[in-house]
Amino acid sequence: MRILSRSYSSISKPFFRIESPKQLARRMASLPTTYDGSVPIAVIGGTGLRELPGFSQVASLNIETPWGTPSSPITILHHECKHNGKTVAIAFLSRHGPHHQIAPHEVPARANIAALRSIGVRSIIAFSAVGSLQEEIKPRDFVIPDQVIDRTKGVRPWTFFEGGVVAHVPFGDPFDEGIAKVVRECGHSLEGEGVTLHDRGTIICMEGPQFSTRAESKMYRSWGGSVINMSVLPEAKLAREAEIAYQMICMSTDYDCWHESTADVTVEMVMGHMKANADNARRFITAVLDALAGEEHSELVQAKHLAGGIKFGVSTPQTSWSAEAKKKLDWLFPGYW
Ligand SMILES: CSC[C@H]1O[C@H](OP(=O)(O)O)[C@H](O)[C@@H]1O
Ligand SMILES: Nc1ncnc2[nH]cnc12
Repeated sequence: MRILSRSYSSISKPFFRIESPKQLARRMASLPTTYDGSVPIAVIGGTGLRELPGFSQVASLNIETPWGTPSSPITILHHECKHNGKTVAIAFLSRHGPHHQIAPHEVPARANIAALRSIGVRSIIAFSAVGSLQEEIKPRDFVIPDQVIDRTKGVRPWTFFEGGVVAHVPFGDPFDEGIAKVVRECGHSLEGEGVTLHDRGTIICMEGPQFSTRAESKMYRSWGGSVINMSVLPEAKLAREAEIAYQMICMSTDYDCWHESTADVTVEMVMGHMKANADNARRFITAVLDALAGEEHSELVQAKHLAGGIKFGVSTPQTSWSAEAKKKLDWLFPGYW
């Protein structure tokens, strides 16, 4: 499959520029803007993970979607799988932009998920720096969440299905258990080498960008929350609508503000732990990519278990779809309708 940088509207919008124009031009010019091949796996990097070090960058794709421009160009990385020597292509997208210039409530999650799907991505490993709501989840521990509590405030666009087409997808299990199983096995294989892993947990997604009050933090603990961030939603919901298998890997960076004997969370604290644990995060992600690249996981990575499911979630008869909604959904699901 030949992936070209894609445009939705005929008016070409300027590409996101926060790097100095010179730096950006140098970096962009050095990478092709097209990629020949299939890219089923993506990593979304969050706070402290704006690039994936140790992988060779082979392309940088500028994709425009009906829902706007993604947070960053999609970098295509080549990774030689440790188990079979096969080279696999991975897509990488930086959630907060190349310079962490996009606040949690401004992340263009629909554009991010749509752009990834459009280049063939069917599995996403999303990385997040989180506050811990439980004593036993210490700073720098990893958590593979299996549940979410939504504390966003309805200011983030959270569905692809609106403006004339209604759909409802199941979200009882917000993460992909198949991918989670592989991720947990990889995490455990690194235990004793600096990685401590908690197999499950409930993640509270708050609106931010301000951190929680102490009363809120204690309330989230009373609800059974394990960790807290500002970014798992609507990312996970949109991935589900787009038939993409999605799992978040959380790295704890603080005890939020409920803990009586540690200081309240600050950005400095979050960044300090992210930096100090960067090598473990990189080794963890590398192990997961190695495992997912194996032949035995090819159906899982292609999310065959989700393919076509959205057709059963749509409530609006096709004859009643608005032309604009159909155009957008045709872009996201070519050939479905
Ligand atoms: C800088 S602390 C708050 C910030 O960190 C987390 O980011 P991400 O999930 O993208 O790693 C959290 O969700 C907030 O956006
Ligand atoms: N305490 C916290 N609250 C929300 N998001 C976070 N990301 C890292 N620490 C956090």
